[in-house]
Order: sequence, then C-alpha cells, then structure tokens
Amino acid sequence: MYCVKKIKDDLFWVGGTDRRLALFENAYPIPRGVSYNAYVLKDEKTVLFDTVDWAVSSQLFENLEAVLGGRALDYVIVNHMEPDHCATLEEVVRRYPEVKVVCNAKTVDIIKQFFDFDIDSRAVIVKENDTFCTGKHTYTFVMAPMVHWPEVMVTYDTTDKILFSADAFGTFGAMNGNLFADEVNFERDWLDDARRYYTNIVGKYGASVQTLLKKAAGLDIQMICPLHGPVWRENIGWYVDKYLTWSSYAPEEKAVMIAYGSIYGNTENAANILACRLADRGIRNIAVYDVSSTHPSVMVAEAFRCSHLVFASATYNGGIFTSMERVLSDLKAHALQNRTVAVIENGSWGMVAARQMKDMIAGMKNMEILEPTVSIKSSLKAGQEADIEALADAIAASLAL
Ligand SMILES: Cc1cc2nc3c(=O)[nH]c(=O)nc-3n(C[C@H](O)[C@H](O)[C@H](O)COP(=O)(O)O)c2cc1C
Repeated sequence: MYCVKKIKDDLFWVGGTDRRLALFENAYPIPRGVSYNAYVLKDEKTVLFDTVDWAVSSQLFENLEAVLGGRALDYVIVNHMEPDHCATLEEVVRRYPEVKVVCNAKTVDIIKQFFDFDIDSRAVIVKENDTFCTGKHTYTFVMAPMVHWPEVMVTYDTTDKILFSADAFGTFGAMNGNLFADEVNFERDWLDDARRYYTNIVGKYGASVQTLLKKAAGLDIQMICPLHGPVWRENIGWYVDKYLTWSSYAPEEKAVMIAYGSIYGNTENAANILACRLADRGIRNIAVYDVSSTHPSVMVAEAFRCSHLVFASATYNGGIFTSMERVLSDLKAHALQNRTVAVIENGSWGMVAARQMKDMIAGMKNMEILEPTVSIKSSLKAGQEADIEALADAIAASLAL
C-alpha cells in the first residue's frame, strides 16, 4: 500500500523509512532508523526528485504509481548519485522508459559507473544557474561539490521557493508520520542525530558546505526538502545557523567533553573526579564518555558540539588505548579544529599516552593544549588531587574567557 505525504497541491513526499538497518553506510548506528526522501512534482510535466535506497524501493514504486495516478513520469532529477538515493534509478528507467534524467555531467559519469542502462540518450545535462521549466514551476540548479560527493547539486524551485537540498540539512532518524520539522520537537528529539549525521557524513567538507551556504543565502528559501529527515518550512534560519556553526568548526556550546579509555578503571576514576571538580567550579555543561562503550560517531558529534575536550587514556602496548586512538584519528579525519584540549595519561611501566595523544592533536588545526597534563602511575594516589584541581582550574579559566 502506498504511503505518501502531501507537501503542496502539486508536490508529494514519496520516500520510505527503514527501521531495520543497523549501520548506515555500514558504519554508523541508527537506532532511530533513517528516512530516504524522494519527492514528486505534478506540473504540466511530472518530476521525481531523486530516488531511494534499495531497502525501501518497493515503497517508492507504490508511492510513485499512486501519486502519478496513471500519468507518465517525464523527468527524474538526480541531485546526488550516492546509492542510498539512487540505487533504484535503473529500476525507475525500466518502469518509466520515457523518463529523462536531469543531472550534471559529473553525475552522468557516476551513473555509468554504477549502472549499465543507456544514460546518454536520456540525460538532460544541467550546469550552475541553468533553468528548467516544467510548466508552472521553473527550477535552477546550484552545484554543491563535496557536500558529500563531487557530483552533488541542489535544485531550487523559483516558483514555490523550495530548495531540494540533497544530503545538506538531512538527519538520521525515521519519520514517525510527521513530515515537517515544525510538527516535531526537533531540538529535543532530532538535533543530536542531525549533528551526528552532519559531522560524520559531511563534517570533513566544511569549506564546501560554507560555499553552498553562501550561494543559498542569495535565494529566498521558504522550504527545504532534504534527502533524509524532516522537511523545513519554519524556523529555517535556526537550522541554517547550526550548519554555519558546524561547517566553520566553531564549537556549538561552551561545554566540556571528557572522553576516557580505561582497562581497569583507574583512568575512568580520574575522569570522574575531574568532572566533579569542574562541576564544583559551577560548570554545568559536562559530558563524560567511555570511548570503549560509545560509538566513535557519537564522539565525533560531541567533539563538534563542545568547546573543551579532555582525552584521558591508559598506555597500551607502547601506544594509546586502542578505542581512544580510534576516536582521535576519527576526529582528525573529520577535520575537527578550533578546540581547547587537555590530556590525562596512565601507565604502569612506561607512559607514552599523553605524548602520543598530543602528537595526534597537533595534527589537527588550531587546537590549544591546556596544561597541566595529568600523569597517573597505575592509580591516583593521595596528593594527586592537586593535579586534578589544577587541571580543573585551567579548564574553568579557559571556559570563562
Ligand atoms: C594489553 C596491555 C598493554 C599495556 N601496555 C602498557 C604500556 O605499554 N605501558 C605502560 O606503562 N602500561 C601498559 N599497560 C598497563 C596499563 O596502561 C596500566 O595498568 C594503567 O594503569 C591502566 O589504567 P586503567 O586502570 O585506567 O585501565 C598495558 C596494559 C594492558 C592490558
């Protein structure tokens, strides 16, 4: 049975939701599922905006058939040629043999890599600022290379002022009946997943996102239709502000994230004591994580959120505890920068964790390392409270700046 949502008289959501997938991109846990959004416009011509992941393909085709109501599908616009949006493109072409594929030249190359159908005979190639008219609606195209993949573009409906934003403004989380962000408590229920989606999927490409945001600032946008998660028609500026913050690598909040990697619990003990001493100093925004039991994607998202980061690690085979090493390398891979950082190390015979963590942090841009570094020989001993107090003082002073 079709499951469709009406957006405007002539625009419909025809996507699907997946609550079975454990790992998005086979990498990121999605306990709240994910939605794959596709949209259909019924103008003088009919247009499908992107397709969906194969997992929800049958839902897409039932939806498409129901919305088209016997009409032909004239165009499919491919904003993003990643398989979670285009796995069903070949099947669209098979079912609607007259359909033309509107996309840019780079997209054609990628379509040829993934599929064997004849794209050249049906491609309508568009470039930046080209216009495309379907009757009442006229569209323009804005190239958005590396707002995830090199071929990405976004499509702007100049008639209804709607931005079809590809992966930009998307989020993890399956839709629960409500399609619009203003129908849910987005800040309470969705923001953490939106941040985790952005930082892990697009976080590395902040400069490209900034370029897109600058171009988009010149458009009068009344609605954003992303490829994952709710559609935006109210308070768009609030969400755009989040994107401006995340893509510029500015901390979202004055907050302390304490991440610890501990085998027997002594490094954990130091992390907990530091959290208490920070709280004693009036700091309220503190988040403590065990890196062994927290997925690295959460650590990446939290590091983008927080201004101050403390990494506490046991020494492990002459190196950093493996789960902590993974987190630090993930943060570098996602281009995290502009943070104030402190480190705590532990070891029983040859401590190297602090030096090696500092080396990894030095490989990230504009990271300030706060002293003192706390070194623990196996377990904290009487007298070492002062070391933790001194670190808490340094963090509190830096937060107050
Ligand atoms: C597999 C393994 C390798 C270790 N390698 C080192 C090492 O290279 N240098 C060192 O000083 N301690 C090493 N340790 C000891 C721990 O770092 C040390 O006992 C530390 O106090 C553990 O802190 P925790 O209580 O937070 O787990 C190793 C421990 C394990 C289990």
